[in-house]
Amino acid sequence: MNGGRAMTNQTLPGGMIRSTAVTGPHAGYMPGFGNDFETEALPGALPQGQNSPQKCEYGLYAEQLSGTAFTAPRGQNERTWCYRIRPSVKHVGRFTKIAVPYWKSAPHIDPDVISLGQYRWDPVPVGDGALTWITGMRTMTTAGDVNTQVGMASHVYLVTQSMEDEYFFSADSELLVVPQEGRLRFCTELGIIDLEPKEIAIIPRGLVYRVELPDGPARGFVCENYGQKFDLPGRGPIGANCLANPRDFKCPVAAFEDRAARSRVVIKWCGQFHETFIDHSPLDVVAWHGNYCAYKYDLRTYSPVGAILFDHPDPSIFTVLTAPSGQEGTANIDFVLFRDRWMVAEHSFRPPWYHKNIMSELMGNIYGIYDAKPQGFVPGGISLHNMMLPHGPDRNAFEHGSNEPMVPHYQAETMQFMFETRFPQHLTEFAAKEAPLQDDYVDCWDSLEKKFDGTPGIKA
Ligand SMILES: O=C(O)Cc1cc(O)ccc1O
Ligand SMILES: [Fe+2]
Repeated sequence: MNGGRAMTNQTLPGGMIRSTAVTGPHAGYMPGFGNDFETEALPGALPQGQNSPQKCEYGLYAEQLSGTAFTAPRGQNERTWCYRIRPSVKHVGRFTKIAVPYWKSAPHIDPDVISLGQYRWDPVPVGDGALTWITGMRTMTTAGDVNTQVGMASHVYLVTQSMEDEYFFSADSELLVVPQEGRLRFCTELGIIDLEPKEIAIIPRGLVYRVELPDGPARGFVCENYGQKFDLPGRGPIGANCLANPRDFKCPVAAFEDRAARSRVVIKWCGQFHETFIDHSPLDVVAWHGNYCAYKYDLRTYSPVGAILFDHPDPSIFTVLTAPSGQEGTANIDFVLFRDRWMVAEHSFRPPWYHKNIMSELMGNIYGIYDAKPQGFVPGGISLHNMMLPHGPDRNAFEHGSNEPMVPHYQAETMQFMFETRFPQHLTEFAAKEAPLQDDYVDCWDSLEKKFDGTPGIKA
């Protein structure tokens, strides 16, 4: 298949070929965030000292994948050089529009749906129908506009089937993938990412991949970012360490397929889906170098910084990744993590406070109990507190937070996240009518009583 050269390489379960040099505790990945990586699956496949040799080793084609404008400032400029069996023009043909009815893009405002409100859903069941990464994507909310490259969509994915001789890329968006149940394998042009709950992956705009299920069905959440790429937040006075540390981000080493098979490539472009057929696998990048790549991150390596004396800081202190919007300090999307941690604040109400926020907050529960909502927000569940809509602890959480002893408490076995965007989020018809919406969610604040009686003093 590879002129005998693959003999020195590993052939992986999905059929991809990787260098045997890939060993050790983090086999298959290179550490760092936004590094200028280089990797080759065959020795000498990567040109040294230049990007476009007159002829590439092994008869490979050189091709650049640009994730930012050519002229983006140096600190933001991202591109990767790929050395591949065929150029990408051979991985597409004529396009035919197809229907992927549950995957929606902004602007998508359904006149029959009210998005104004506080909403919560039980986990969307995976079911036993045949669903792939493409057909199993269920859009919950959309925000902004995919055509002007602002905003986002939130989805739940339900996957029961591996993609076989089928590939996908989104020209519209970068995908942030948050597994909640089951493992996923992303076989991408740049290598393989194995992903499980408590990890996240970022799949950049334009990268071709196939999603496989290594064991059983899988469910999780996706934030589809139409805007500027996710980046690490500035730490300000926190300094050079903590929160998400760059070395804990892992980017895959090169792996490729040289496989002849009738294959379907599905492309998401300006909110619409198209298919094209080719006669080989497009995952044929033998070597690459650059800083535009897919990566994963283990949420258990996130080092939270918080209140060590009193009060409850803004949740931005827990930002893992932020996608800027162009307006300073106002994210297109913040990805925020509420993980297990010590609660030590003295003479303070420790759970989240009551609040109204110009940003809109979509939360998902990966596992465990969320302190503001001890009941009802279950693992796999979702809540939405839209732009300027009041929310906060339910009655039980309020009473607990108001009366708990002010001793150090370890909030154990818990992990939730938030996709927080500057744009209002609009519910899809699926979210409003098909998904298991909790009609009684807003009642969770009903029993909060009036304690004020006009007389001074602390009330029970
Ligand atoms: O609404 C929520 O539960 C998310 C949240 C958590 C927090 O600690 C402070 C503010 C906030 O919006
Ligand atoms: Fe909130």
